[in-house]
Amino acid sequence: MRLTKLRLHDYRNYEDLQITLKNGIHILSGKNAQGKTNVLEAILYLSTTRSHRTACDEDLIKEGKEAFFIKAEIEKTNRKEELQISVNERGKNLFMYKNPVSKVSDFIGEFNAVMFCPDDMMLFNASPRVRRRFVDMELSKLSKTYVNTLFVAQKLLKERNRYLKQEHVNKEYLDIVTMQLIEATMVVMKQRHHFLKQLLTKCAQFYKRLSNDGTQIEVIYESCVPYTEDEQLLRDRLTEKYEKSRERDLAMRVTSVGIHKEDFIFQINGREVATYASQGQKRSILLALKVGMIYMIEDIIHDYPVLLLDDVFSELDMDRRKELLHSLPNEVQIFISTTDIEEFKHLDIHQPITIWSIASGVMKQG
Ligand SMILES: Nc1ncnc2c1ncn2[C@@H]1O[C@H](COP(=O)(O)OP(=O)(O)OP(=O)(O)O)[C@@H](O)[C@H]1O
Repeated sequence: MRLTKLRLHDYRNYEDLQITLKNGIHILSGKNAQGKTNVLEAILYLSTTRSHRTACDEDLIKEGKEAFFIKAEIEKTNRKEELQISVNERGKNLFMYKNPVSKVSDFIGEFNAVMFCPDDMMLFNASPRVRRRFVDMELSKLSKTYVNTLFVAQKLLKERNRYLKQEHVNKEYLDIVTMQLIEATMVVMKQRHHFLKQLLTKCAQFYKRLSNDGTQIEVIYESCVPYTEDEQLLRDRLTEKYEKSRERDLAMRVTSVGIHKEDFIFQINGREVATYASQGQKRSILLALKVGMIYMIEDIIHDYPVLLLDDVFSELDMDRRKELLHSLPNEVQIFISTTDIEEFKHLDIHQPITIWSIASGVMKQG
């Protein structure tokens, strides 16, 4: 799929940007703090309905304004689509072909983008919450069931926690909420398990091209109970786990077990990436994970997502830059932000290139 038109109205430092986009590679060049990331953020926002930089949508509204909208025309293998997201102080509204979309899960996946940005480098060393967010964001692009079930599980978890804080806890009601939470947890665990397995296979294929030294990348899924394909056994394990933690949860007035506590530990040759890998290796693993995501999306929806490279291209050495651009099929539309247009010389790029210059929230071709 590719983005053919983009409009940003009162979004960040853009008043009313309206651009038409070809396929191939788009280089967004400009000095610091001019609005390059803002454009990439807006494109990703269309894919995930969330910013990768802030949890607060109001931060995205242009200073002094009360609302913003992002409008886009998408071209897919067999059709064109129009998407819009509008945000004001009352909340967010999603539109597809000008019709309102009430469920986020109906909107996510209509347009897919994969981003690689400097903050991704924190993935390995940051808290488990960051890795869960990575898995949740990426997996949401692939599975509406995941989006819906995760939403249900998070609601049930909130409900359980709210209930645990009450003065008199009705244990029967607590058991009912726990049972429902276990059912949602099972679906989330299954999806997380399969996603990580497939992503790692794709990631390893690309990593081999980057470093042909036999390095093995693995990810350990630290789930709340050992994962099994046997549904009844998984249910039994979770039931036992929740029963064991019940007294502690009642005393602490919070749920101590569940998908909100899980972690995903990345390893390189059996050692933790966080403490063992060099910065260059971490960058290569991340790049391979992102490329892996591109191929996973293509496997599932038979269309490539858009790739967004924010401030990371310059961090890759020449071999990795070439490997990345030469290994991706021409159908993949790529947006790259840079402060130095020179770094694209000598790359021998096969895809058509469009160069944009960005200054103070104005984006112009050439
Ligand atoms: N809500 C907002 N309203 C107006 N301007 C904003 C808003 N949010 C951010 N900005 C401005 O956007 C600019 C930052 O843009 P952006 O992050 O896209 O920079 P960039 O060109 O990617 O820079 P760098 O090369 O340093 O990463 C800053 O000047 C910032 O003040």
